[in-house]
Amino acid sequence: GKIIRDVMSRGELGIIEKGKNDLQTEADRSAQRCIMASLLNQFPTLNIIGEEGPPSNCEVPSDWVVTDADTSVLGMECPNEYLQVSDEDIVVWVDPLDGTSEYTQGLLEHVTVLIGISVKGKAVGGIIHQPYFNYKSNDALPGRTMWGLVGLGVGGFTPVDPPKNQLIVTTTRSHSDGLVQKALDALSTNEIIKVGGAGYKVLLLMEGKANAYVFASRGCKKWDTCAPEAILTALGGQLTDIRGEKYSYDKDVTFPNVGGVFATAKGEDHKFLINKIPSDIRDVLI
Ligand SMILES: Nc1ncnc2c1ncn2[C@@H]1O[C@H](COP(=O)(O)O)[C@@H](OP(=O)(O)O)[C@H]1O
Ligand SMILES: [Mg+2]
Ligand SMILES: [Mg+2]
Ligand SMILES: [Mg+2]
Repeated sequence: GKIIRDVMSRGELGIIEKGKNDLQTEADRSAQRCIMASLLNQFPTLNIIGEEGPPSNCEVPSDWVVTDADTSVLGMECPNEYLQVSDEDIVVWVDPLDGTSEYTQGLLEHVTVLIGISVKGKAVGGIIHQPYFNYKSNDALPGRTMWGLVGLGVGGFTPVDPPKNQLIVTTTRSHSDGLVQKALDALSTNEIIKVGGAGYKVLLLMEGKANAYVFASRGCKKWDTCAPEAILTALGGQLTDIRGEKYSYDKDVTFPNVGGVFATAKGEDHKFLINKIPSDIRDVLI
């Protein structure tokens, strides 16, 4: 988070266009090198897949290598289902900066860092760091880190139930198209909140701001959804494609979430909401 704030305050973003409407900045590159180097330093054989490519250059300044750990989390009891997990069963999905488009436009609250952990293809552990949380207030350090482990719970924030008797849906603000809009129209929403980043949208679901996150597009990748899915699931919500099928996060999967993203907050009827999406929309995203 500090690396991301430092790149912004230096003002040289070093923007590279990876594809249509798909930017990478020095903050994306540096944050990924920091995370990869730190994880590989402690776990040299770990399977890690990062948005900005394989860990080719892990030469990083020594103060970028994180070696400390959150002792309050480590002090908790590991759920039984993870006691026998072997290294080969684990894949870590890294999105060093989610919401790059919003970052370059100064919508800094939308930016998150996502580290997702899958075990045998299931998204079970997630960390969402929000580097600019509270950055406008003078009396607090900016940034917060939230985590979730399915079977254990969540931490780093106070969950709030979603709005009652309304349908507030969050979706993309920078990657919309006709199909994305058609799916939203089919839901007859009370309100649509357009914000950047898969991480930030799932935070809206967990902090009582929205009931569902709907994105009828192939644009999101496994690193966008692994960490958010895990935290949301640990809290009792769900994240699937727009047909209700779960994604696999094992190391051989293809990166794009070709079936779109459909996530609901704790207590929502996921299947009921999915069934409002007409089959002609669902059939495009296969
Ligand atoms: N059409 C598209 N092309 C490239 N990336 C897309 C995309 N649609 C969504 N994404 C990626 O999915 C994430 C969430 O998108 P959105 O903010 O539009 O909801 C972003 O991650 P990154 O910012 O990490 O690249 C974004 O780049
Ligand atoms: Mg990107
Ligand atoms: Mg992303
Ligand atoms: Mg990213």
